[in-house]
Amino acid sequence: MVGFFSCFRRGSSGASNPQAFHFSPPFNDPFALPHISDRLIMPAIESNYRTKSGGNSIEGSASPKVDANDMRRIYVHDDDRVLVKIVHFGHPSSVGIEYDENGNWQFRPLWARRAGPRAWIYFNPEQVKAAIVTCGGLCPGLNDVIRQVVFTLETYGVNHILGIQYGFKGFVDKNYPPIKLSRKLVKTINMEGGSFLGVSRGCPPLKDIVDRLEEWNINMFYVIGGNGSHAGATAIYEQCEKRKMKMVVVGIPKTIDNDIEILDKTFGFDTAVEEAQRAINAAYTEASSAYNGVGIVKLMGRQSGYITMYATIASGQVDIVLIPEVTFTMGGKHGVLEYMKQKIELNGICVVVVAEGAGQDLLEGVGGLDASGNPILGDFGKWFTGKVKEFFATQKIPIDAKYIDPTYMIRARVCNSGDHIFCSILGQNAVHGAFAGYTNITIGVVNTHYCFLPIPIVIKKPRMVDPNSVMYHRCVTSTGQPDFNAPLRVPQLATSPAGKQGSLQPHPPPSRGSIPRGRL
Ligand SMILES: Nc1ncnc2c1ncn2[C@@H]1O[C@H](COP(=O)(O)OP(=O)(O)O)[C@@H](O)[C@H]1O
Ligand SMILES: O=P(O)(O)OC[C@H]1O[C@](O)(COP(=O)(O)O)[C@@H](O)[C@@H]1O
Ligand SMILES: [Mg+2]
Repeated sequence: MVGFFSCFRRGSSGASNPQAFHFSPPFNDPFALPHISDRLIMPAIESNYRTKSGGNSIEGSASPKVDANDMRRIYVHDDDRVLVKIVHFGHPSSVGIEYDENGNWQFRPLWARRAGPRAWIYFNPEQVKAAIVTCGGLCPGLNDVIRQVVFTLETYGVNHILGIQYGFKGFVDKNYPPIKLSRKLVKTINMEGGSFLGVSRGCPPLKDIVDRLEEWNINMFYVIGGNGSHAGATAIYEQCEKRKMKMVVVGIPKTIDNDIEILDKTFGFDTAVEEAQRAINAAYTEASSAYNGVGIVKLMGRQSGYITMYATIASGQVDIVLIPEVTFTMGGKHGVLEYMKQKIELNGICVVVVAEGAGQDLLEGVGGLDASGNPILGDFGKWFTGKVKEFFATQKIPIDAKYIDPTYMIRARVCNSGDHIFCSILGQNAVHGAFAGYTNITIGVVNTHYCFLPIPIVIKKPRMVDPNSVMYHRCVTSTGQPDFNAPLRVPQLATSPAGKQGSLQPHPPPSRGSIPRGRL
């Protein structure tokens, strides 16, 4: 704990004043955030962000002044930090522990900046012109985020808010001009799935987007999207910096695949898992009522098998799960098909869940890229179903196979209550981050705390399921499936120099003395 407190120093005004403690940023802080005042002279002004506890009860009326002592209950100090890695010690022989090339696990504290409203802001709300865009594929909760961004902007006193239609295309398509957004207009959009603004893939020239932002005098730009949209947001930020535009860019990560690094989870994921689990249970019901029933469900996950893994555990009725991160063989004694045969012979039923990106090495991909630059995958679900039917036919075992692809039903759903709340918090914090003057940032939950994070760090690479992780082990424990005779695609942990602490030796049995008495 000494190390923890040594990160803080006391200011000159004494220990009794909480404002007197300041965070000393670690050297080379990887989570440092660009700020609009880094390059422009932008004086901070006292925030007018108030909740209604101060007595303002009429929508649209001016916010009342609150007692300065109340401020601590509303604002988050800019020095607040959230610890990114919270396991205090991890033995290198433990599952899922990352360690250095010498096999040593080192505690390197990494801090992310805590999100929330600041007492000092860098934009006069009356001069704010905000724009919001949603890009990429659909995800439950998009409307909730749009709605809360609008609500929060209005709470600050902003009344110039534009909704860009159909993703980045809306900057150039004259048939779809921006929509003026207000609390009144978006009040009920959380009751519906999809995006009120529309989405698209593909991108007009960056210069055209930045030209429009400049022409429309936008100074806060909110991008709700996944890895691609965030890459776009960063590119736009860089162009705006070059033009010395007084504009902040704030992302809100939308990826149903939950494939963004560092974040605990992205919005819509829980809803997707819940709905995906329903599809699996339907496949189980069909298969269990059929003679030699085989249920096959394909779920989303271009590169990451998170939805598939979590929905499999949630359902509990899955015999085989196949995800992009783990290779497998179909044929042969230890292959998937032989295992399915055993299941059918033994139980008369087999339920298989596959992620969209699984087994791409086994089939001829369609090849090429979509409008956004994402690889176009071969349809593994259909290919797999065909192979299963073919195999059982050659074995002369009659089966009744049902194939379910619930992708678009899941994506179009209204989100569940947990995601409604999650989206509200993300939307509100996006606006707080923008008013605080941060730019090229995104909002996410890290170890249960909401944080402002630099976009380039979170989109460096997509997060994938680690086959060596505790969660994947839980998943295959739940299905009971064997290793289908294939090497893991994600490299195994390197063996450290023999004898060093951290070598991958099996855990020694705990000595009796180390087991706390009274707990056995
Ligand atoms: N590297 C990039 N630079 C600029 N824009 C990008 C980049 N990658 C994707 N985009 C744009 O971001 C938008 C959304 O990307 P896409 O991959 O479809 O969805 P998502 O944001 O959900 O990953 C598209 O308009 C796409 O053209
Ligand atoms: O059919 P579409 O619109 O191309 O979307 C398919 C993709 O959308 C997703 O559900 C989510 O993708 P994005 O987060 O990139 O929008 C992927 O799992 C899937 O590959
Ligand atoms: Mg993408």
